[in-house]
Amino acid sequence: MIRVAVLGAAGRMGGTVVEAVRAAPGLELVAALDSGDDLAEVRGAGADVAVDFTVPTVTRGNVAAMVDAGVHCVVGTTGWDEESLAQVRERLRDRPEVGVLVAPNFALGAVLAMRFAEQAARLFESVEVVELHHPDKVDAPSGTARHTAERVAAARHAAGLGPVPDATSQTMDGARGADVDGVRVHAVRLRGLVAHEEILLGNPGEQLTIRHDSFDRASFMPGVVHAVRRIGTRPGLTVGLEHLLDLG
Ligand SMILES: NC(=O)C1=CN([C@@H]2O[C@H](COP(=O)(O)OP(=O)(O)OC[C@H]3O[C@@H](n4cnc5c(N)ncnc54)[C@H](O)[C@@H]3O)[C@@H](O)[C@H]2O)C=CC1
Ligand SMILES: O=C(O)C1=N[C@H](C(=O)O)C[C@H](O)C1
Repeated sequence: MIRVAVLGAAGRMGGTVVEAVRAAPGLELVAALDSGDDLAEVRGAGADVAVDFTVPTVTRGNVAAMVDAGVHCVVGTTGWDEESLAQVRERLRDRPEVGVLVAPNFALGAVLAMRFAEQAARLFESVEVVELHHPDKVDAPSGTARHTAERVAAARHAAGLGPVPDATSQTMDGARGADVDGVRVHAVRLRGLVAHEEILLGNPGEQLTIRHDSFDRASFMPGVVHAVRRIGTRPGLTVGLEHLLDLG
């Protein structure tokens, strides 16, 4: 039995994870924490794995505390960058047995969409990313869109491609969206949406659109449960659910 603690348990995702863990064979929910709760309860409850769906401003501290306590982490909260990931790697040096997964998106289709975009990127002159979410989301661009743009940019660089063509001068700040490693990322916030992403790739006479839709937070749960089951056998820091999916 894998004993699971959920951090952010009163939130949209945390509450969904609590129900998913309760329903998952071989998993036992031993702690459900939210703002103001003592992280020591995680270790006190004997948790093997902590699942963090909190907020960008606290997730780093949560992961640090879990690593120090020898608790594996499955982290969905966004706001991670190379510096904060490097801090986790450094902290894990004293806890080499602990596994930490930071995944911008646990929806299997989203993971595939990012992989497809990375594969297609070197074959197109232009690429831009549009992410679309519910208006209660606290951050923009989404972690998924940022991760997608970073991987697309890396693939373009590896293929020797130069900057995407763009002769536009912005007459208003933000008109061309955020610039993530030379890839433009646009964020839409709309009541009625959950989580959606489009990657637009363009060449003369054609456009390829790769789109993923999460219509319900249930879409993230198979990936979260899979990661909880696997993280105990994957010490160190892993970034991206794809590394636990044997995609080849
Ligand atoms: N990786 C993925 O597949 C997904 C990631 N996310 C990300 O997960 C995060 C949470 O998203 P939502 O659940 O929609 O947000 P939310 O705002 O509904 O939930 C966040 C919860 O964290 C709690 N919290 C704040 N500080 C805390 C602390 N110090 N300790 C414990 N709990 C604390 C809040 O009280 C709240 O209940 C966001 O960063 C979002 O971008 C969301 C969906 C999927
Ligand atoms: O806040 C959300 O809802 C989501 N956040 C994650 C992100 O920022 O990429 C994952 C998904 O898009 C839903």
